Amino acid sequence: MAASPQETNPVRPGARAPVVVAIDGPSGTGKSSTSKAVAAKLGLRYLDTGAQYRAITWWMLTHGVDVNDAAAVAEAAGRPAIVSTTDPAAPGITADGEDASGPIRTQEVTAAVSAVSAVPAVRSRITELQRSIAASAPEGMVVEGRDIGTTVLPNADLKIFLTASPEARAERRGGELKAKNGQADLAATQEALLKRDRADSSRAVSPLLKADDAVEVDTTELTLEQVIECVVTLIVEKQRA
Ligand SMILES: Nc1ncnc2c1ncn2[C@@H]1O[C@H](COP(=O)(O)OP(=O)(O)OP(=O)(O)O)[C@@H](O)[C@H]1O
Ligand SMILES: Nc1ccn([C@H]2C[C@H](O)[C@@H](COP(=O)(O)O)O2)c(=O)n1
Repeated sequence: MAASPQETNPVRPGARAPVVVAIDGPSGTGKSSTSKAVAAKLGLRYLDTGAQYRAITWWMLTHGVDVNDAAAVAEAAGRPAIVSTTDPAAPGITADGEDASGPIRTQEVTAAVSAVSAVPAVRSRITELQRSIAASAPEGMVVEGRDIGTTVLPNADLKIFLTASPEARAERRGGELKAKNGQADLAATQEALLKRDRADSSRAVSPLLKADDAVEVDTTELTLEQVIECVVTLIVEKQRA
């Protein structure tokens, strides 16, 4: 008799089969929140690839590298050690041993990260790192970013592309800013999101793009819980197939 999907994980007998899931999409569509929750529910590891690009950007900003000078960024791309933790309950990142989890979320890093991540030497270094991390997770992993399904893990078991209207995304980010600063300018937030999307979609090397074989999920009218449930269902269906 064939083993059931719950009995096919060689690392953890009784657990589901290992699965690699790529979740891509524009800013504010819910990639991180969804990926973390889905990984935690299914016992998978979680990799936030945006955090890696943010960490290398933060390192450059704090080490005097001119982030608008592509040659200087390329020259420095191999210098910092970037280490990610992949526990969905406690994701974290260091750059040269320094905890970067807080500093990578500043406005300064957000404004610079698209320029740094467009530099081919940065992309090849971080892509290699991402592939080695994904290969080191025998229980499976949810990897989220912009080019995971198209470039980093083209053989992922399941590819999901999250979308949402610009208004919904600005509303979500605005909620975060309000909680943090007590106020938020929704029009400015939306413009900043769209500016970053334009830069990420128009770079020459592995731009933000839906893979041909990705399942698109429009989250505009869905709660976060509904999106998580939808992705969990897609993964479980894939494991059963
Ligand atoms: N379906 C949803 N409904 C309402 N709020 C949501 C939904 N999905 C995510 N959020 C909220 O929107 C905000 C942005 O979500 P998240 O950081 O997961 O997006 P992201 O796609 O990873 O963004 P970025 O690419 O900019 O890092 C968070 O505050 C999150 O709680
Ligand atoms: N796979 C990836 C992930 C991220 N980036 C770049 C482009 C984003 O604007 C930036 C920050 O990502 P976020 O934390 O907002 O998800 O990092 C990329 O080029 N490729």
